[in-house]
This record gives sequence, C-alpha cells and structure tokens, in this order.
Amino acid sequence: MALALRHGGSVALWRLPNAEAPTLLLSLQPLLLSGLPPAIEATAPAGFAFYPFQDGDTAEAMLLPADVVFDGQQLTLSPTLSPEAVAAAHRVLAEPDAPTDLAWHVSPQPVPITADRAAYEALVATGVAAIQAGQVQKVVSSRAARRPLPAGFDTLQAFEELCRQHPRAFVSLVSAPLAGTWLGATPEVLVEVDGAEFRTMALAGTQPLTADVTAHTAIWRQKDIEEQALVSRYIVNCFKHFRLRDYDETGPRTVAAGNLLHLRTDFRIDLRRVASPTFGTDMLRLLHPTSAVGGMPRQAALDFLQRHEGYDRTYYSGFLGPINLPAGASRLFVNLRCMQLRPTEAVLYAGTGLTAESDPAREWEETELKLRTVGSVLD
Ligand SMILES: C=C(O[C@H]1C=CC=C(C(=O)O)[C@@H]1O)C(=O)O
Repeated sequence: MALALRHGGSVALWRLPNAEAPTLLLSLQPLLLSGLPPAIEATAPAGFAFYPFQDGDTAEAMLLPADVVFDGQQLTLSPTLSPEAVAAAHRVLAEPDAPTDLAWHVSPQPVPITADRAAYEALVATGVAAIQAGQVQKVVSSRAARRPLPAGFDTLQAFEELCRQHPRAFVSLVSAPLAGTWLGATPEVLVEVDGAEFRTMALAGTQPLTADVTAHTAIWRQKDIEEQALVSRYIVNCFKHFRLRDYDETGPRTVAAGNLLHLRTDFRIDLRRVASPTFGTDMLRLLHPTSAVGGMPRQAALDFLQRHEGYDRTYYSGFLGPINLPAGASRLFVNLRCMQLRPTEAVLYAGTGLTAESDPAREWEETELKLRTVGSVLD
C-alpha cells in the first residue's frame, strides 16, 4: 500500500457485506473513463470502479486496474505488470505495513461548500415547492459537512472500525491521485452480477433505529412508502427497456443500516433467461444515478439539483466496487454514508429524498443521523 501511494498509484480496500476479510487492490495508474459507466460483463477488464454522481469536469470517472489484488489469502498479480513491478509487489507485501508511513492522496479539488441548517432547510423548502408545482415528482437533496480529524486519526483503523460497526454494509477505503481519499459504509447495492444472477435493490425511506423501533416493529409514514415505491417503479421501468417481465421481486421490507432503518425491495434476474449478453452493463448505465440519489423524473431532478443544491457532490452518491474480481463477479454499490478525508479534516455527505410532504426540519435531522454512520469514527 505504501509503495502504491508513494509512487502516485491508487489503492482500494473493501469489505463486502457479511464477508469476513477485506480485499486490497493496488493499481499503478488509474484508468480514466469518460462518459459511460464501465462494462461489467465477464470479458471486461478487472478492477475497482470509482464513479462520480455525474461524470463532469471536477470528478473523473475511474477504473483502478487490478494490478495487485490480495484477498487475505491469495495474491494475484496482473500479467501486464513488468518484472520489476512484480518483484517490488512481492517485496512490499512481505513486509508488514507501517500505517504512519502512508501518504493518502488528497483531492486536488477545493473543499465543497457546506450548508448550515438554515441553508439546508431553505433547499428542502425549494424542493418541496418544485414538487408541489409539478416540476419534479421526487428529488433527493443533499449537503456536505466539515469535521476536524481527531488527534492521531488513523485511516486504516477507521476502516477496521467501520467494518466492525457495519457487518452488513459495503465498507470501502479508496485513495487515488485525482479523487483523494474516501471512506464509507454503504447499505445500497446498485448492481451485482454474480455468475448467472443479476441483482439490484430499491432502498429509500429512513427512520432512526431505537430500542423501541426495530426492523421487526417499524411502522412507516405514507411519505416514506411513496418515496421508496418511486425507486422500485424506476427500476421496473428500466427492466421494461429490455421487455423483461421475468424477474423476482422481494419486499419492500424494513432493513437496518447502522443507526437507521430503511425500506428495501430486492430484485433478482436469472441471466440465463435474458437474451442480451451485455444486460448487466446496460442496466448499470440505465440505473445510475437512481431515483434514490437523484429523483424522478431523472433529468428534471438532476436539473433541479444542478440549479439549487449549491455544491459539487463529486463521488458522493456515485458508485464504487469491484468488477470481475473474481471473473464473472461484479459488485457495485451507491457511494452513500461516506466521507472524503483531507489532511486535517473530513468532509461528510448525506442526502434525503423529498416528496410533497417533506418537512424541512425533519429532513435536516435525517441528514444529521445519516452523517453519524461514518462520523462515528471521528469521535
Ligand atoms: C441519499 C442518501 O440515502 C438514500 C438511501 C436510502 C434512504 C434515503 C432516504 O430516505 O432519503 C436516500 O434515498 C444518503 O444516505 O445520503
């Protein structure tokens, strides 16, 4: 890791939901993508995708090639590596890492503009007015928040702490020269292709998990039910593009994610029944950004955010995850409950789905709760 970081390379360290051990990927140079999300079929290059909310001027869409992959047991080196790089990789992996020596990348972009309570509540009120005026059906507004790094903050320890706190989340640490360093624990699958199965989910609606309100006892407001139903409908509409009616739909049911509860519907498709060999890639390109992070109708919601949100989300609410590691298995997650690490501070991100019934004060509180998922490692 130290070698990759020191020589301008990139690092992705992730722990899949319910997995025991993390996987480490080192890439000597990130591959920049432009425009479309990466291909994920079995013949596509293996790597780690790190894709922004919107591919734009300030956040590059990246695929970190799988030059060196270590899953805790097996070391795999890319056949394209030079003999010197192979020797260096073996040397470095034989040594224990000295975490204090790690030079994490810092984003070349300025710290994003943050919204205080009054500014965020005003944004929510504008969103609700746009919904009531019929310009959009749903919009997901968001904000960034700055927090100082505590003395002695250790990035790898924070990753381990998130793994411990969130066994069912996709926990990730990504560090790349053009993106900076990002740490997160997301509950939301965007697209998974595993052999002959395709999976995605509609995740929306939020309430705090408490001693009295658990996944078994939660009762949902109409606002949350509608908000989540819109995400499900969006996914089903994407299936319709492929004239696909043969899918398995489970839910919505209540799931816990850290200190929060959400409503979730799971979708599964048997790829042997799908004619298109590029179905996974095509679905990824249709789904991102889903209405769980943008809104509905998609373009109208994105235009609203562009005009009113007032800051650059960069990689927050983009997607990330391994592609073809191992071959035929790609697991991409929405980059939620995440933070960008800088030398003395962290920038945390959270958003809330708005409908015509949204109350600005409640939406602010909801962002505060969401910020705690990763913010807990800064306490
Ligand atoms: C946009 C976020 O969450 C999404 C996922 C689940 C529930 C959501 C909600 O209730 O608003 C959001 O759509 C975020 O965590 O920043």
